[in-house]
Amino acid sequence: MQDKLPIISLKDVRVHYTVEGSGVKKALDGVSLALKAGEWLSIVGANGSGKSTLAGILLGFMPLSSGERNVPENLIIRGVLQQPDAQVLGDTIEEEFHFALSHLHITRLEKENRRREALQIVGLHHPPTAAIAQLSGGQKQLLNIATALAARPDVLIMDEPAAMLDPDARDRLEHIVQTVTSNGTAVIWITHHLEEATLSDRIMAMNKGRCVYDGTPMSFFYPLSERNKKDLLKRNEKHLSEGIGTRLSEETGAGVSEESGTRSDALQQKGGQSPCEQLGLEPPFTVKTCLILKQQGKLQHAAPLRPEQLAREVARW
Ligand SMILES: Nc1ncnc2c1ncn2[C@@H]1O[C@H](COP(=O)(O)OP(=O)(O)OP(=O)(O)O)[C@@H](O)[C@H]1O
Repeated sequence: MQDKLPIISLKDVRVHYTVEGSGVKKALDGVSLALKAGEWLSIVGANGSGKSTLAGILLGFMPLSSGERNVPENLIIRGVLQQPDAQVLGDTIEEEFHFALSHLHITRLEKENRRREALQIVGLHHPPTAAIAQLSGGQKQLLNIATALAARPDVLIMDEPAAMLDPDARDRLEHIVQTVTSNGTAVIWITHHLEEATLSDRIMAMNKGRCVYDGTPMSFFYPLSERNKKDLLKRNEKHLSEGIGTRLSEETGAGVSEESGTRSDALQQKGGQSPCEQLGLEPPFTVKTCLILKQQGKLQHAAPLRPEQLAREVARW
């Protein structure tokens, strides 16, 4: 497993469609991205902003109109799609794992062990012979996640993986992602529900096919104070010296694409609004609550992202 250097990168990628009657549709319009081992990247944005297209490009099943996709030949990339049924090939759980692991050069016993382990990790307690048609939408999604995990991927790309999961299963998935990223798997998690992005290392926000923000969750959800900005820029310089990440803008602390030479943070920190607010996206409940408290002059130096962090800040205050 390579460390620190990007394991997968995109350079100025464009995906354009010619739509009869309305000209060219730019699903992706010059997107650059570098992902390193063990990184957890959330991709967020409104409907139609290009998130799924980006996932399709990273997974390698969509053609590029222009730009570069750089992926080492032996990298194992797995995807979990938005609609679980679109991904299922087998009739039974056993068969599904058979298809998912068939190309790996591992013994039958190893495949069985991986199947058992993956089902246990996602909390699916059905026998291998269980018919997939009998599973609920959420269970099918867990099965897709399990088959992806069983391949021990270097990169795991999930498009709205929690859409059909109940809160317990979603928490479990967050915990699974924390574990696999700490073991070196890079995870890309695409979501509309920004609560799900609060644990990630980095958020990339899409708008009309372009990356308009690339930076930390904290600076995505909260307007940056001068002090936060300095800390962010210092950390970013360290990342750049290690060959990872994107150069951050001096003004905003959000990402600037070096490859294309253009600012990828079309968002300026105007009027004390966070990038999330400027994009018109719904911030997590914790962030909304804290912003209201800040308006009332409370919790001025806090920037909680998770409910437990907010509870701690409130208790301290
Ligand atoms: N095959 C296609 N032909 C024409 N336009 C397309 C095609 N596929 C995607 N698009 C357009 O490209 C844009 C980006 O689509 P994409 O599905 O990547 O967005 P998204 O952010 O994933 O949206 P959602 O959150 O609704 O899933 C949209 O405007 C979509 O209509």
